[in-house]
Amino acid sequence: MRKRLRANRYAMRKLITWSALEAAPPLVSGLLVAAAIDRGFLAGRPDLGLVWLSALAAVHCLAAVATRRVYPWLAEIVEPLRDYLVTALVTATVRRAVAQLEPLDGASVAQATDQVDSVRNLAASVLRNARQFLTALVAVAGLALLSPLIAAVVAPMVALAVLGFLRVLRTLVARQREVVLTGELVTREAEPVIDAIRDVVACGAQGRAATSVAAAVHQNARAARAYALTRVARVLVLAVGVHLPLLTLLLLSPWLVARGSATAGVVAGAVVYLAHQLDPAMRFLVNAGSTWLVALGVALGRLAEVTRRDPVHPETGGALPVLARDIRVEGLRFAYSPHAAPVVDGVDFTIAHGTHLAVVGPSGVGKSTLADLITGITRPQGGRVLLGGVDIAEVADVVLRREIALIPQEAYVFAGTVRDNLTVLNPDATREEMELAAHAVGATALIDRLGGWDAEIRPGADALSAGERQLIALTRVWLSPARVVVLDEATCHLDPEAEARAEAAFQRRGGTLIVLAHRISSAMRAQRIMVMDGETAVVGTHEELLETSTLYADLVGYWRGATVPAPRNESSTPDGTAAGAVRP
Ligand SMILES: Nc1ncnc2c1ncn2[C@@H]1O[C@H](COP(=O)(O)OP(=O)(O)OP(=O)(O)O)[C@@H](O)[C@H]1O
Repeated sequence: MRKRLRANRYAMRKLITWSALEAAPPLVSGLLVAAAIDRGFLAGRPDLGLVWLSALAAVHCLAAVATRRVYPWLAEIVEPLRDYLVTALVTATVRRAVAQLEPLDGASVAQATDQVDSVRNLAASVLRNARQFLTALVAVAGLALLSPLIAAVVAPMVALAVLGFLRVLRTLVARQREVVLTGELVTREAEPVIDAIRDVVACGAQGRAATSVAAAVHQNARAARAYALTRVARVLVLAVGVHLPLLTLLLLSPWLVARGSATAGVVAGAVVYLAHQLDPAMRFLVNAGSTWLVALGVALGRLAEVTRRDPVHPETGGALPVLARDIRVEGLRFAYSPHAAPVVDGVDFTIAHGTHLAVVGPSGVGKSTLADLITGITRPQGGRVLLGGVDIAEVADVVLRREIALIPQEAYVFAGTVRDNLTVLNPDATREEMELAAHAVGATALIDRLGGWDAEIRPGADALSAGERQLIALTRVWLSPARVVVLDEATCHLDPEAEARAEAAFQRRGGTLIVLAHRISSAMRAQRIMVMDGETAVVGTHEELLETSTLYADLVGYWRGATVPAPRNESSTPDGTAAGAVRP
């Protein structure tokens, strides 16, 4: 802002000049009143008294002319400032969206441009009333010209009040900032809950959602209370800077007049300076000034933060690469508690974009945990997961959810129509796309049985079987824009034939497919297989792993005990096994 004001130096100079002229009456008002009383009315020359008062009126007229000239220059300064801030804000937001680090959020941009308008109005108010600062100084200077003795008594009190005000101002800024930040926190916590209210109710997570929003609301309330308490300190500033000097003057005036240190006119002039000049100036400073200055400081600070954030990612030079979204896992480490043994400890591997990978390993070895880490649902305590070269910890959640979809073992559906359930990850999906998705994963018969796209799904576990819920979830994700799909035993309630059809559908769909396999047929359909043994993760083809991994050979032996494996990529061949987790 300072740079913008400096760029408009000519308008600033004009504004200062006219504001200074506007502030002229305070300097002479007390002197003119004192002269009118002492040299006019009390000296038996009322005509002269009226001349002095006419001079005072003329000075005020001059100030009025100056006031009229102030406004055009004010507009000359604040309107370009507003344009500059809006441009900077929208540019930064669009660049971040183009870089895909954040979604293009129209509501946030609108909210931020509202803030810009507040900044424009606040800046105009502060600049417009900056003369009040001058008025306070000029009133004390005028008082010094009128009576150095009274000025010497009053000035320390005013100085003390101003210093106290500046001290309070700093605390006010900090506390107001806290109010703004906690207000934003409330929006951040409440927005996703409101957006996903149907899911929240479906999962019975109302209590948890309410707790997280309530915590933010309480934080905001605490910050607002602290801010209000600090504002009370302003009363003290006014008492010391305005009321105490006036009271002191009134108490001292009989003594000053009696010993000849001041005349009645001088006392009246001093009252004019204190009551009519200093009082409104200090009130402005302390009341409006503190509110405007604090709000301006905080709003500008926030806008600077919003526009300063660098939208260019250092590793990608801008956007996430659109095609090469390899997943790279580096030194990943995760434990469920600080004292528990890590479930994933220093794992490294790369999954090339477009790979169909099966993950196998004994039950409890950490397959689901790894899936949660890869999808960013769980944050690691060490190492990182890169998607297309970008650490997913740096990618906005909403972008990550669009890029990566995970279907857990216990798929969920929510109360609403079939269409609502299928299009939640792709609200723009057409009827044809839904039909394609349902046909691909084998959900057409289920949807027909339910009554079509507009059929209502009742809430409650009895509405659909676990396998049917999985079919709905599979169709939903097939229809989504996600380029990485993770199936965490997401087909375990389907019969082998249906499972094969669903997996084949995801293979044909393109992108990266990671299947946490619970049947050998699942593993054998994949291009690559990762075997987790609790310490390492070995990746290879079925044939390679049979030769190099004892654990994999054991697992295959266990599976083969009850199954005839399906040949790779022949998705329609059933394997005849019962559903269940991988067991050693
Ligand atoms: N929320 C949790 N809190 C504490 N420990 C957990 C939690 N979730 C999983 N674990 C533990 O972490 C380990 C790995 O669990 P995980 O579910 O990732 O294994 P898995 O290989 O997917 O098992 P399965 O094949 O049986 O699903 C297990 O010992 C499990 O008990």
